[in-house]
Amino acid sequence: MGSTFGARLRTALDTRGPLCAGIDPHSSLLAQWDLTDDVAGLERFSFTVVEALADRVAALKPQSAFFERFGSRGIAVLERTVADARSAGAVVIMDAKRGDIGSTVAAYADAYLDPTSPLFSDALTASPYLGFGSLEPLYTLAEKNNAGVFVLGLTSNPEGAQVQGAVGASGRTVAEEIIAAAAARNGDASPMGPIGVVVGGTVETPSFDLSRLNGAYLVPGIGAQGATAADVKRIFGSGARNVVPASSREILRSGPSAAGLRDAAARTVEELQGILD
Ligand SMILES: O=C(O)c1cc(=O)[nH]c(=O)n1[C@@H]1O[C@H](COP(=O)(O)O)[C@@H](O)[C@H]1O
Repeated sequence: MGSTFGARLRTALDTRGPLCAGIDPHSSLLAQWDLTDDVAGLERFSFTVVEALADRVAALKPQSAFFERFGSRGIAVLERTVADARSAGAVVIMDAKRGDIGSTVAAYADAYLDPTSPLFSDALTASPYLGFGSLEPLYTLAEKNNAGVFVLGLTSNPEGAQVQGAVGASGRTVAEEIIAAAAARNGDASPMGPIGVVVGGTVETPSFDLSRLNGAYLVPGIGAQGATAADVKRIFGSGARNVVPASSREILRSGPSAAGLRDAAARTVEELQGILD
């Protein structure tokens, strides 16, 4: 894996289109797919999504919570999901939203961003709300191992603004500070640095400039949370580069047939491409 995370993600977006499909095995989706709400159902669900989509979407984002629900056997399914998705060519973004004091974050870095770990992923979502610098061990290991980190900037949920919209001593909002810190960390890496930022597709249009990140924006909320391709354009402008729109339930509801999942993903990519080109 010689190329950087930024280079791999850029190539995946260029060749496969701008979409990250989420793997969120909600119990309601297991029921809709006629699967049991247990490890066997989880396994069938996840492997079906990987089988249908990993060879065609730019990125897959397993939501760790739905695997953790089943304890160590659920984590074993997550390990195989990540490995199979990566070998089929998808960039895997582990959605575990980790965050803690730096000395503990170092252990999360080992768990997700060290290639010898069974959960090694191309990138990890992380919460910078113990301070952007508390995640330093993730940034360091990501750089060393050509992986990436997505820090939460403006999250898609309505409660997020209470923290992320707060104005600090600098006169800038917390979210703006996070994005500025990520931009500084990315420097002038080409085609983009390893630190991405999450900006939900449901958020109000930010009043500050998003274009200076030199990293990727992960944009969840497409579909089930009401965000559309038009929202991606509203937030990032047309021609936005390095934007990774993400959709989980909207696509997953089109399963369990591989054709249904593929059609839903292809439709979403088409809508997004029409707006981002
Ligand atoms: O980091 C994320 O992916 C994330 C950040 C955010 O601000 N909002 C958000 O919905 N997510 C995740 O994106 C997925 C959204 O799923 P759907 O609403 O089903 O498309 C879930 O796994 C969320 O945990």
